[in-house]
Amino acid sequence: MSSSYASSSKPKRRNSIPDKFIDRDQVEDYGQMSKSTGSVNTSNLNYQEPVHYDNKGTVFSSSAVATTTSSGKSSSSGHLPGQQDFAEKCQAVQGLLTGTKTVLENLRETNNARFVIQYPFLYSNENRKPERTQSFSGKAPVRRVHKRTNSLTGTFNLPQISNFQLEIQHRLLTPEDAQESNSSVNVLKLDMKSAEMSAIKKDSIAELLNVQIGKTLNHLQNLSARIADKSSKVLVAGDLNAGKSTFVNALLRKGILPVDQQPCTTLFCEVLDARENGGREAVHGIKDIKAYNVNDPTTYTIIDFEHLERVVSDNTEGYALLKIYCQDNRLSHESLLHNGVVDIALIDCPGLNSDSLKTMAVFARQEEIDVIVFVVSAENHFTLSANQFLWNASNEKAYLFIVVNKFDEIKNKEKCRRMILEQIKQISPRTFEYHDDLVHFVSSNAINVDGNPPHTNRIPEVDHLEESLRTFVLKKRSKSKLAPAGHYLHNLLYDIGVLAEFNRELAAKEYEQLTRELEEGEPAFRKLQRDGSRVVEEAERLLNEDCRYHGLLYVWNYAMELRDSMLEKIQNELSQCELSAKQEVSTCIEQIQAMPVQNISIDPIDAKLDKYFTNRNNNPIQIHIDPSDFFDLNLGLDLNHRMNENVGILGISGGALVMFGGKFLGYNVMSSVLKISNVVGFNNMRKLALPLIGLAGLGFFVYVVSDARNAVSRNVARKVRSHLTQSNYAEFQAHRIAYHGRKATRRSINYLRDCFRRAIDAEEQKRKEQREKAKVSDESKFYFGGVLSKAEEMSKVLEVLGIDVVEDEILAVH
Ligand SMILES: Nc1nc2c(ncn2[C@@H]2O[C@H](COP(=O)(O)OP(=O)(O)OP(=O)(O)O)[C@@H](O)[C@H]2O)c(=O)[nH]1
Repeated sequence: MSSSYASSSKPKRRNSIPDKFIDRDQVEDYGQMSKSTGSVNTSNLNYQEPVHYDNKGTVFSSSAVATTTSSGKSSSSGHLPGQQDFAEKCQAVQGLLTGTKTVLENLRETNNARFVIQYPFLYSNENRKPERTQSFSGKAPVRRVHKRTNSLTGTFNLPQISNFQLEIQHRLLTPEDAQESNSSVNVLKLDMKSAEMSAIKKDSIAELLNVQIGKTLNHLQNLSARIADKSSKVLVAGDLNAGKSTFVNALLRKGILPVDQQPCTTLFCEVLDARENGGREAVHGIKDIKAYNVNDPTTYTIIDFEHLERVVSDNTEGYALLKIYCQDNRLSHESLLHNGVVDIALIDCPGLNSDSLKTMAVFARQEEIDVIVFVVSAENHFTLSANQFLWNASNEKAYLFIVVNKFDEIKNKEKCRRMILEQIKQISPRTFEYHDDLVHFVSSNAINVDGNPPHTNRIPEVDHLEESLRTFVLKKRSKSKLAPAGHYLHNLLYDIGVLAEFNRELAAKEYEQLTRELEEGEPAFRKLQRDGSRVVEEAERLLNEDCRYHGLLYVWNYAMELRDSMLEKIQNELSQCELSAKQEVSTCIEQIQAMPVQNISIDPIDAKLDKYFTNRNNNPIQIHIDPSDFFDLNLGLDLNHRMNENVGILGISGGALVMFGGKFLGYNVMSSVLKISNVVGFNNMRKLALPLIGLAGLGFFVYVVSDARNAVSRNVARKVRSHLTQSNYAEFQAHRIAYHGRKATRRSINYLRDCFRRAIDAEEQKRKEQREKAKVSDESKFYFGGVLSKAEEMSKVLEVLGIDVVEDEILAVH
């Protein structure tokens, strides 16, 4: 498997911007416009508009980018010298930081609520153990390195993953592999160690990404705060008595710091604009530098200006630092302390000696020290301490600003210049390379510190020094404040681009797959719906037409002998009827369950017919034998009565016929009733009439005694018949059996209907989820496309700003 992602290069610096990223005409345009306008329209770099989902794929307002590239012309290379340029870049970078934050926050939200963002780990899809793609095979893991080039027009290459072939479920590496190999993402790189190696699932990745985004947002906040901080510190260091304090006074055009022929500065003196102290000039003696707060008088001691010289030279109070707030009424283009862009603080250091060397080195390394100005006496050149300090400092700061002071004392100035430059070349080659701007030969005490010198008295060397120093501070500040943000943004935007591109591809694939599945599943779903209706209808038909059971009450021709045997026979007949009905119902249910149904599984259920057909007769017959049952004196009157009873039974059974209706019960119940009528009525009547006629002549007594057995039989039979008639026994039992038969069958049909309903509901739910997922995938596809565009555009702006350039480039331009 190959991947264009794998074959694409990691971000290159300033040498090859993919065309899809940068409109080269526009980049050129920036340059042309910068020459004409000389300014960056930072109002057009507003990236604070929220990112929104939009079904149509309009993911975020592109006005920022559009206006930036069309009307908001920036400086072409970002190398406009001066304060304006720096201020504009600060604003622009702040805009980019804010825009990137918005994108990240939105990504996190998307990750949580919409589309689980995945990481572009690369590996083979074919083997269980992930392997490198061809492009990576046999090579060490590719790490992104900030490769610097001379070109200012390049940006990074986003990997092209349009041909990505990985399946979603196979796209994650094990944490180990991911650690060592190809995660393309650096700033947003996940801490894979914290994830359970075997359980690295999509959700785990998503959680890790959230954590990483949180960290990144914090860092963006810090970078933003750092850029917002307008202060910058210039450390003025040098040998004892080299003229550092004189030089600082000269820059301020004020004789604030004490100057002496003897070494006099014993502590660090930081000179700041009085505006930082509410516009009041003051000296604050500080013992605990970290605790110092200009608004909290308990953190410092106010020192009178008249005592400043004593404190600076003696420092008996043991101050670590003096903060000297100084009013500078000059215009911003003349003043260093307040120059309109950066509030520069000048820190006058004690002269170097072996004791102070370490302290000085620590101080110089501080992050807020943007520039080191090293004052060296032209008379003494560089001492051993100076050499050592500069050596360390040049490692730290790369470039140094060197003031060769007391040049007025030198007779052979050229020779001195040559010798000192030679020394500088040894100590800091890069400073030497730009010595025109970084090394200045002046006489600080020639500058009038009692007020602004008249224009006629201006000293060209000092003017040049001040201009160079201001520019150097601003450039260095650009480097120290903006470059970290530039670096970070550059990498971060690359990462966002990678994630967006990768996930856009995934979303597109998921959308395609889900849409295809939905389309493919449509016919089967329709068939399932049709089957459901058809099978239930068929089952209903079976219930109504084919489920039958036989008649009732075959018992009367046996019930004539004795009550118990009659009742037993009746019960047996009833049981037979139930059994027969049960078998019919069972057959019917089997037919229902055996109906051919595709695509759904219907587990046969226990019809529980015993429950419906066994011992359900809760209306037992109870006949009591009385002494009068042995006598039957109404023989002659009995015939009509019996016939009436039979008719009554028929009528009752007719009620049952109407009640159950149709073919289902009508015939069988009626035939049962007729049988009952025949047995109990006409047959028994004939059977009993013959003995009665034969015995008539023997006399009433003989008749009564001899007829007792038959009378018992007749009376018991009459009682049984009467009971059955009065209790609607036949109708009740017919109704009961029919009711339970239908109930058992209905239960099977309901089960069948439930099976279909569940299957259809499940399928419907599945398809609904698929549709929703497809919708999210479709939106995500556009969303990530939008994120990618935005990352690209912001990278382009970042590139055009040119803040992420090395000092070589800064100084070369200058
Ligand atoms: N001729 C001449 N003398 C200078 C120049 N700059 C300073 N001085 C003198 O050099 C002496 C020392 O000057 P400072 O400014 O106190 O020197 P420093 O480096 O601050 O001294 P410490 O802080 O004590 O190390 C003073 O007498 C100044 O007048 C200059 O350009 N030319």
